[in-house]
Amino acid sequence: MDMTNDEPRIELLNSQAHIWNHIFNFINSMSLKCAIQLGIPDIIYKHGRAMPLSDLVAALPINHSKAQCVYRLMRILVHSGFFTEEKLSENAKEEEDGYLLTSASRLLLKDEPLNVTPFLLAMLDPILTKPWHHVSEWFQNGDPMPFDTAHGRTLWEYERHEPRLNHFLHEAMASDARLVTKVLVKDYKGVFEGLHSLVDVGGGTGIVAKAIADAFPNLKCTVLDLPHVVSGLQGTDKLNYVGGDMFEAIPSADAVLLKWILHDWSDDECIKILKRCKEAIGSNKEKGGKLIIIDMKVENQKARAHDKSMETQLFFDMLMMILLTGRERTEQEWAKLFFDAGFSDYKITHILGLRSLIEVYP
Ligand SMILES: C[S@@+](CC[C@H](N)C(=O)[O-])C[C@H]1O[C@@H](n2cnc3c(N)ncnc32)[C@H](O)[C@@H]1O
Ligand SMILES: O=c1cc(-c2ccc(O)c(O)c2)oc2c(O)c(O)ccc12
Repeated sequence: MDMTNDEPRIELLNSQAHIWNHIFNFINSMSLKCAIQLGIPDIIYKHGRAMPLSDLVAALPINHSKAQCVYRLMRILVHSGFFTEEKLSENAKEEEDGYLLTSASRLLLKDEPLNVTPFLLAMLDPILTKPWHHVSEWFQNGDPMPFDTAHGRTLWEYERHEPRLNHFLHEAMASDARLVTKVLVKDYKGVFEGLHSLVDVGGGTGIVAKAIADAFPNLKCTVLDLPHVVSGLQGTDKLNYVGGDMFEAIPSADAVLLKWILHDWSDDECIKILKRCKEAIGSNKEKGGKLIIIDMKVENQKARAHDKSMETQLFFDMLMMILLTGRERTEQEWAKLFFDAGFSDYKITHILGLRSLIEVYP
């Protein structure tokens, strides 16, 4: 056989497969969304052992004419690692398999304290996926972000008039806050040791601040967020809520926490926020004053071109460009922001998988 003639054909077909996979990437997301909306992970979990297809079909809230289609939905989700199949009995004659959860689908269970389902449902809501159809148009017009091109107003304006968007974004952030807090308070206590006061800027309804306040009896926490976010929230002697604008002023404290804030904003906006943070901390380095940032640090692209976590970081970077004015930053980009805002030093710790803990000193 003439190998030299085979190569162009194989390359052609591989290229076509590569393109098809990229065309249909969204089918992975949407199949998973469907499974969650139907409650499939919870149904399998409640079953308590490998669940045969027939039992799953019977337990699902679906129209009976669709029963034949469940197998196909499950097949792609087994392929993408959300379920596994196991023989129902030791008896070799019995062919039937049952479905089991995987560690990824366990994070999608309703009763799982670290449930990430709210983040999935928010990111795959049509309000947030529509802007992706307008990216090339946005590149050619003067709109600040594709979200505006799609909806005629910014995400912030849309949120003010659409309680449903406000609600699901809030739920998405809260679910992430619970997951990160668990790691932070359990394994990285040292970050907060010696501090007497902390303000969580853009801290939402205070999930992170509450957990920190509970873990450190001598630490008083303040949550600063927009007035409509914190209005009506009841503080305690260790936790108080302040409605305000981080671009204007931040309450004074030993430490300022910025979790998933700076990646929402452009460099110019970040420098404004960082300057307000520095004012809040004061310049007394000896007091242990610092800024604590939880966000991604993107690695040098060439070194990690085929790395899965690199891909996830690039997804987030695009998301920030499409919905907001933000971006994901490399260490060099972070350092420039810190020094431009007048900070003197920083330390990056990798603690949260794709995200880092960055301590910045006045
Ligand atoms: C991506 S969420 C992050 C929430 C939280 N830090 C977390 O990680 O779970 C951004 C937060 O910033 C708040 N925010 C936006 N603009 C703000 C401003 N100008 N001043 C204070 N907070 C603001 C939003 O209301 C929202 O709660
Ligand atoms: O959809 C998102 C929306 C926001 C967001 C919404 C309202 C605000 O006032 C704000 O400041 C940020 O932030 C996100 C984020 O930070 C993520 O990591 C992922 C997704 C989102």
